[in-house]
Amino acid sequence: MENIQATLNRGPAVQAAKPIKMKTKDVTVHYGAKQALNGVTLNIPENQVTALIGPSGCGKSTYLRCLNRMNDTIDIAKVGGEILLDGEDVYDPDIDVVELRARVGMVFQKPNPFPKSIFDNVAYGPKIHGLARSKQELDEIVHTSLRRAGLYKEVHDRLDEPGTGLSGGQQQRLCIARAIAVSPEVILMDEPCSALDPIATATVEELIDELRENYTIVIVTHSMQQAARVSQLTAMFHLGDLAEVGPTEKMFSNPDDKRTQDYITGRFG
Ligand SMILES: Nc1ncnc2c1ncn2[C@@H]1O[C@H](COP(=O)(O)OP(=O)(O)OP(=O)(O)O)[C@@H](O)[C@H]1O
Repeated sequence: MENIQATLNRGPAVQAAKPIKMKTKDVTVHYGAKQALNGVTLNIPENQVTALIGPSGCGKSTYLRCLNRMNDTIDIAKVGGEILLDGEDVYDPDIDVVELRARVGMVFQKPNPFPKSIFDNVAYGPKIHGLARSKQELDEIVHTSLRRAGLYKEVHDRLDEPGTGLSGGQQQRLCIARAIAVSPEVILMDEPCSALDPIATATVEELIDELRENYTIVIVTHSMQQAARVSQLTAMFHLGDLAEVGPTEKMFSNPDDKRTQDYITGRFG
């Protein structure tokens, strides 16, 4: 096994090699009078998987939802600070939020296919965004998205059947195909495997690893093993603060912050 010093030496170089896709600075979120994020500054590197970890209620999902303005859908949520996507202010009042959410897509905890066919689940986004000029182009987008989501082989002969008839793991890959179909740049995943069995989880984790070649991924996970397996960068949240961020191998072998140390050794959370 690689010794810790070698990992430490390698970590920052790996990070420095990747450009920053999203910059977030002093991000705060209030739900009414309650402050859920206290000023989080974190850079999300391109074509990497960034894992957000930390005990329940520490603000991981709240932070994730800031990245594509999903918090806009919560009336009492108020977001402050700066969030940039390729240097562009995500919270600029002139930004088209529907377009933003196509660029920064989201996969939720529970697979949530539409009550439509497998084909229509994936075709829906490209249709509303006008991404296909013909039926042939639409077919191509749907097939490519299903292939990239590692689902095509299993469903190619039953695209007309309901998406809700698939297994949980297949449904989650269908939701990933649906997110991919609108050509996102960033994919946010909020505990995408928590409703899946270990075999389906392993399949989705392998998929996440493949997807980073083309997409920037941010994943919230409660599983340390999952964070260690799929991510290159890990951000540890605690009580609304970013406790520590660093290369995943370092975070799990030699964290600087006592809160990270306590969390990964199971002392709280
Ligand atoms: N819609 C909401 N309205 C009011 N408070 C909320 C809302 N969503 C989250 N909160 C509060 O904000 C804080 C952070 O919650 P958040 O869901 O972001 O944490 P988390 O780290 O993702 O937790 P978990 O791991 O349990 O999912 C918590 O105290 C939570 O109760």
